[in-house]
Amino acid sequence: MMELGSEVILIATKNEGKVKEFAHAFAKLGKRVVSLNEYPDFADIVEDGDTFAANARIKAKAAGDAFQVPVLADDSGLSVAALAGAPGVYSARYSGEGATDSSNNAKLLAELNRLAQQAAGEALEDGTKLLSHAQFVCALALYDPATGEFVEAEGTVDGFIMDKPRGDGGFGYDPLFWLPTLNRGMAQLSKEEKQQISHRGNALKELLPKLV
Ligand SMILES: O=c1nc[nH]c2c1ncn2[C@H]1C[C@H](O)[C@@H](COP(=O)(O)OP(=O)(O)OP(=O)(O)O)O1
Ligand SMILES: [Mg+2]
Repeated sequence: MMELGSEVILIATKNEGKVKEFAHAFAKLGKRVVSLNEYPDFADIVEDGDTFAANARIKAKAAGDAFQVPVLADDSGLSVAALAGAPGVYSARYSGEGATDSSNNAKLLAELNRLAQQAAGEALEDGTKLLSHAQFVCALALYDPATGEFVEAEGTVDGFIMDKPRGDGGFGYDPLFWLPTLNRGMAQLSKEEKQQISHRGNALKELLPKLV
């Protein structure tokens, strides 16, 4: 058990999409989140772990040791079946140096199209094709520099990659991610709906009961 006494929780991320989702989740617990974007002088953390969990621990420890407060970190990504699990832990830098959400999405479609998966793809009602099964994964690590202790959790959500984007919510690969059980794309969900079913929401559901 780890205590989250403070009303402010530091999240070791520079991703504003994640910040918005954590702000929404923690507001329900009466807590405000602060991210590394509020500390521009804090150097970028090298994410060289082999797993999502390892990278989440690296980010939480780097910020926790520097700021001497408990820190939450999120390492997440997309694992595409037809690409043997890629981009996985490389999701953020999938399209190389200076990668953006849109260059990563373009690369994802190019890779899948290159595999000519669309020939076998199932079509949605408007002709949108489902190119591959995929899974979002989110590893969370909360680190307390006072004790050196980590509390960890992981969540996933299954879906399919569409050949065209749908919706303008969320961030990252959300516009290409189809949820067959909801019959909607991830970017078509509200923040609350995404939290109910997402990899990050599922990881938080596992993490929060471990805290006092
Ligand atoms: O809910 C999501 N919806 C869509 N895409 C997502 C999601 N969750 C992660 N992703 C993608 C974005 C990025 O390409 C990579 C995360 O990489 P990851 O290193 O964990 O985050 P990041 O570099 O954007 O920010 P930071 O390391 O500062 O937390 O997976
Ligand atoms: Mg990152």
